[in-house]
Amino acid sequence: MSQILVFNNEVAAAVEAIVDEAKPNGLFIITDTNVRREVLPSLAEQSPAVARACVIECEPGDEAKNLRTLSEIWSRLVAGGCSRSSLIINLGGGVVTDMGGFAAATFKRGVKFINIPTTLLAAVDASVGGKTGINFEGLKNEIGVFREAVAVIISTCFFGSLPREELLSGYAEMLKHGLLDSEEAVDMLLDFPIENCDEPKELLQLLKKSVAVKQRVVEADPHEHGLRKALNLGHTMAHAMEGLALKTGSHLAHGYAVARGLVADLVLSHMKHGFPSERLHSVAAFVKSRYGAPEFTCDDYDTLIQLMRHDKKNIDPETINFTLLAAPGDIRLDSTATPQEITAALDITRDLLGC
Ligand SMILES: NC(=O)c1ccc[n+]([C@@H]2O[C@H](COP(=O)([O-])OP(=O)(O)OC[C@H]3O[C@@H](n4cnc5c(N)ncnc54)[C@H](O)[C@@H]3O)[C@@H](O)[C@H]2O)c1
Ligand SMILES: O=C(O)C(=O)C[C@@H](O)[C@H](O)[C@H](O)COP(=O)(O)O
Ligand SMILES: [Zn+2]
Repeated sequence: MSQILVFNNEVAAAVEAIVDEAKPNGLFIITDTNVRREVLPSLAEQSPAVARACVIECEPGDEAKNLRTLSEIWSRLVAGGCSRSSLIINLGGGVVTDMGGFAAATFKRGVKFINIPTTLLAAVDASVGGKTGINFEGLKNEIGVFREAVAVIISTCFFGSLPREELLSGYAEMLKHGLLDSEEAVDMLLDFPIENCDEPKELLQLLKKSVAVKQRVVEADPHEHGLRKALNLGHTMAHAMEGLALKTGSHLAHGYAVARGLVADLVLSHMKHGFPSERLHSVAAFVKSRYGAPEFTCDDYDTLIQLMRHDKKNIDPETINFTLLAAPGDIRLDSTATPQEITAALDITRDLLGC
């Protein structure tokens, strides 16, 4: 199914147009507590469709992206009489678009859904490309399906209430897209004043460019048989760090894990594919100044490596798969590293990020 991708700050008008066209039998909004408070009231004021929708509210954060919350969403859909002719709107960050997309894809074997991302991370990454799912047994996105939203409305108008940490979290995925694209893209991103950007149009343009990098890859390989593994740059390491945080009950925003995972992957890229040292250092300096040092120590390496053995790119748990780079834009899929190499890369990463 082809997806409607709208880049527009007139979100209410876009929702009305989509709902008018779809004429759903029942409209549901899946969201979280923070988004319900910060975003929903003004959207409902401007959109009669949103105002009359049945709202399903979840706890916020990755810690809630689990089977229990999913089951609660399914129960609310049953109670609200959701049918295959209904439409679900996922209004929120990546947790809502991942879990709401999975709830929609599995409820009665599939209800159409649209994504309205309210974080930078969801706008630039999670809301597009069709990966949906939940965490399971401390493993990131362990259960899920590929299912595209019928429409995604990408806007910068929700970012005003977004905490700085969440803005930076999304920026890490933009940096990932830049690294997959070119030297010029990385230079531009390292210079962009993301924390003080008062030009929504300029930011929307940057989002468009970033999403285009993802869209090109997803169109070529929607179900990650090959090229799509590129979008997992930094994520073998990042998901292990997030798994560790889930184990210890500490909060770690996905993008913070990705930022540090990118540095660790660039270290491995340098070791294994000659990724330029100056570029590694410029990215590491940026990550250190914005995201700070990672929380793990050398005592956590065994746990991290054990978590990496569950990475979805692996063919077997003995061989840990990474997406690496020989240079920005020069992608090396299916690179592997031994536990010794990973340990060395983690040591260097901690040095670079100032542990
Ligand atoms: N499917 C994919 O391709 C994909 C890509 C990247 C990340 N992800 C997943 O996305 C999740 C991370 O997404 P995220 O960073 O958006 O986190 P999130 O959904 O947890 O949102 C971050 C926080 O911001 C709050 N929030 C959201 N919008 C707000 C707004 N406009 N104003 C104020 N607060 C707001 C949320 O309530 C939450 O507390 C992770 O689970 C990650 O695995 C999926
Ligand atoms: O869209 C993709 O493909 C990605 O890998 C994007 C990632 O940023 C995202 O975090 C994704 O959820 C990771 O997927 P997973 O399959 O490694 O769990
Ligand atoms: Zn990610």
